[in-house]
Amino acid sequence: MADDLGLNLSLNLIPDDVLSSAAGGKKEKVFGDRRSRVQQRKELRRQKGDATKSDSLGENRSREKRKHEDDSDNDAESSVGNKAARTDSNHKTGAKKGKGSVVISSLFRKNPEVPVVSNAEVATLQENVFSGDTFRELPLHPYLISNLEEKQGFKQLTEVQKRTIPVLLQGKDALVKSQTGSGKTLAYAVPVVQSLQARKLKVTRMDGPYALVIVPTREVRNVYLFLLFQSFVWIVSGCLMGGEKRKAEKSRLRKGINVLVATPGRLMDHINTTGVLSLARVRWLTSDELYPMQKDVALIMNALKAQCPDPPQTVLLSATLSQGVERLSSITLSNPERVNVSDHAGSASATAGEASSPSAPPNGVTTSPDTESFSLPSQLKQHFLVTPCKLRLVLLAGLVLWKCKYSKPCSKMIVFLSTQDAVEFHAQLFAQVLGCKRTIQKKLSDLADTKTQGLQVFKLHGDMPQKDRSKTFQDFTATSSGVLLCTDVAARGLDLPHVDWIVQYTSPGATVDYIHRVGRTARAGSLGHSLLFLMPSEVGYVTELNRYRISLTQFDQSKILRCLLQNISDLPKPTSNTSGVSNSKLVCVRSLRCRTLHKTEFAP
Ligand SMILES: Nc1ncnc2c1ncn2[C@@H]1O[C@H](COP(=O)(O)OP(=O)(O)OP(=O)(O)O)[C@@H](O)[C@H]1O
Repeated sequence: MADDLGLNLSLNLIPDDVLSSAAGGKKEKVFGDRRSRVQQRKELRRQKGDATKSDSLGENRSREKRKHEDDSDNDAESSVGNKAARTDSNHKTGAKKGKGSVVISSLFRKNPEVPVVSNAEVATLQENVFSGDTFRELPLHPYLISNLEEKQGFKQLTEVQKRTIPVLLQGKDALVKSQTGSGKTLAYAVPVVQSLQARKLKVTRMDGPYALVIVPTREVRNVYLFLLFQSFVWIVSGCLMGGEKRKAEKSRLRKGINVLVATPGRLMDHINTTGVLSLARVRWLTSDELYPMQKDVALIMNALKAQCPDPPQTVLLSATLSQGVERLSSITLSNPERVNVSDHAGSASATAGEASSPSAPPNGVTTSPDTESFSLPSQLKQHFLVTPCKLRLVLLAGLVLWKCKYSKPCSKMIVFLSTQDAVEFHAQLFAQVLGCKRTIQKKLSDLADTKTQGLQVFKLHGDMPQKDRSKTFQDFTATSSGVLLCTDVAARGLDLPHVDWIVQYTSPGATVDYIHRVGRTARAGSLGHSLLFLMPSEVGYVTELNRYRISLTQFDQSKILRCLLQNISDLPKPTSNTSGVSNSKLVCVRSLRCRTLHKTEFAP
């Protein structure tokens, strides 16, 4: 909706060929045409007997009118080939040519005022990622330790691993809260592997599942998790995911899987209908980031209760243990140990953007005692950008080009959009207009050839066939630069390596969603940036985030435009081969070009 509006408003942008002719020697011809048209109109009016009235209006009126017609004509000329532009009521205020041929596109004029957002102090919650201890300090099998240290390169335990692994090795239930990317997966996987390999009666695959790991989305099957489970070859791990072929899954279940990683829906499907899954031996149940699916978890718990003689050891993990998760824990956990890494860490003051709304506290932001506070990685630099609706698409396209194409080295970026349709639209637009067209379908091996030529565009949403989802996941994992456009399907639990930027083009619903989205970067101590797009009417969201001790700084949009100016010769041309892209979609690239070609109030 917002994008459509932006596109409609910008339809009167000036195509390049017209711009160049306007700046060159065709001015006279344009002026000549205008004069003859004015004459024709006068003639017409005279014929209608209107001449007396027209004369009586005096010289001033006609001068004013001529000026008005000048503008209209120039606009009309500017919008050649763009019929919609002529009918747009905005066309009169569209492109103005004044001193020194400075043109300001209507896209950048008549915008609502962007509210001033001043800085405030926020005491952010801080967690240490690494503990300084090594895996050797834990009572683990030497082969497991060497696998972790040598094969996977994990030299130190993270804080959450240091606190959680001993608790789980004692057989207790646990409720674990630790920031995104802090290594929670290993915190539950290591005790499971250690306990399974230590069983007196050696595990065989025909025993069926001993451990159930429930994950929110299909892509959350960390490669390193499976490598870990494969440390001991007789322990068989496998997954059940929506979108996969049931028949193949049934045959794998029949052969036997000891550690089963599954999405809740598909797991329930096998429990209820296929009849090949026995839960009688399940000893461990882990639920990672499953608060949104708490109903499914409760159903799985009931199924387990019905089949298991003893309740399994259960652990719930999340970066955002909110009151909802606490409620879930009360029905699923028995006398759980609480592991909250931020309890042991301090808080740090940070400068945050405070919206100048009447409700905002005048000095700093107060966090009410009831408010849950969340910790985010300290290496994550969080920004927000307040921009009028019609500039959003241009700025997003500019940012993507800047970070993923023109920067050295190029970045890896994830852009969160609100709907599957929005993902499809932007993926098609960016791939065809800004990037190398074949990127989405291209084989990964071929991408290296096109790396310097265009932007790599990937897409991920819940309505894609499983084959395409897996391919996107693999390709985006392997690539060193590019942009992934996605819905919230990629917001929780996904571990995509080396992501530099998280862009939230549509603001998330709840604060926890914000936390999980930005948590796809700055993982395991690495650096990362996030940018939240806000419309002027949405700046209050910054204050809301401050209440949860989340600190953001305002992003200067002129940085994006400065980068585009530097790369003006490389910007795609609207006249280039754009088959398959509708005219309205081309507006994006035209906007970029116009915006950058013509010095405006934002230009450096
Ligand atoms: N001890 C360690 N040393 C170094 N890196 C580690 C260690 N443990 C885990 N990692 C790395 O940290 C990254 C994040 O781990 P993981 O996905 O388990 O985090 P998480 O806390 O579950 O995140 P989220 O809350 O987003 O699900 C992974 O890429 C993993 O390889």
